Amino acid sequence: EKEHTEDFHIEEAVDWPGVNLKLGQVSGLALDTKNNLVIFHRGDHVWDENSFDSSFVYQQRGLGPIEQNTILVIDPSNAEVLDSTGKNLFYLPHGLSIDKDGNYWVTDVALHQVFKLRVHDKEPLLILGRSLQPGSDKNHFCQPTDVAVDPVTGNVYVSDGYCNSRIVVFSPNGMFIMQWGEETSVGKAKPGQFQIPHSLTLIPEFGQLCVADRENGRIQCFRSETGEFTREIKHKLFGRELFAVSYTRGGLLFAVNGMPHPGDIEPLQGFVMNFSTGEIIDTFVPVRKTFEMPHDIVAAEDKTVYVGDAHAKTVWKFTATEKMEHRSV
Ligand SMILES: O=C(N[C@@H](O)C(=O)O)c1ccccc1
Repeated sequence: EKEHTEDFHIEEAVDWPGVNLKLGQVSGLALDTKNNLVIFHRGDHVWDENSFDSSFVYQQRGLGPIEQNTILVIDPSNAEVLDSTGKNLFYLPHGLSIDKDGNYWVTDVALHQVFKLRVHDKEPLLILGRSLQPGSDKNHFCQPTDVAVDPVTGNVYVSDGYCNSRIVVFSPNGMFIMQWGEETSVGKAKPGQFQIPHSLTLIPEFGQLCVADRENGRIQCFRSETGEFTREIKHKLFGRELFAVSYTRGGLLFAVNGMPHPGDIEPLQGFVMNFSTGEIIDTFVPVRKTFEMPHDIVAAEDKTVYVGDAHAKTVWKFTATEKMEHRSV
């Protein structure tokens, strides 16, 4: 008899006008409680070789904070800007996530801080880290890259950062709970070692947290309650760098890799993986424009995927096309 196997392919939604939004360097993406796309971008600021000194102190304070609204709420169907906020607050936006109550959580690598914001509130609800002061104790981060809030415990997970190699956990009101992780030693990267923990995603159904271990070109997953290492997901197809990872209810893990070095064969692309097996189900690239530095990725339950690019200053939308594959058995 005929057996129907349903599979899907992720393709760019080429009719989505969001690819023409006028943006700065796009650093973070999230979906809000109404599945609107939220973009965190750098307006007229850029992160380049002159942005920090050798002690990771931000060098461009004189520019003042970004005057444009750095947080845009976008209609998922027609890419209309439904709301915008976040001006005069940030210097170098990086990570963005939205908790189950609709609060925005962001990191700024110049300020070395994590912020909890309600849209249009003047003052942040919570700030972690000391402004412009890099460090690695309980009160300091060093270029923190991402933040996520556990929907059950309310605990706050911070991936810290370009110049630290750890995950730090805080209570809902910002009390230090624990941290784990260490620098990658020379030779093969061991479990629990990082080289730029660059993006993180919670998998509440499995009580896990997965981290894009960027320069080790891999994803590492941990038990979110204890920090115990559970698994590494690494594929040759990733190449040298894995920039971002995002889990969506239903068991799919999405990721984007980094630019191939001269002579490398693994192209820049997006990946869809089965979370349980870690296997790659599909890969995807845009039709319009090309990936330059895909920096964050976020996916909805219906397999709508967005990728934000820090160099192309663009956000692409991708959707899944179901394909019925008929096989005789
Ligand atoms: O990786 C870098 N930046 C991106 O991740 C980003 O823009 O977030 C970077 C590294 C060295 C110098 C300048 C930029």
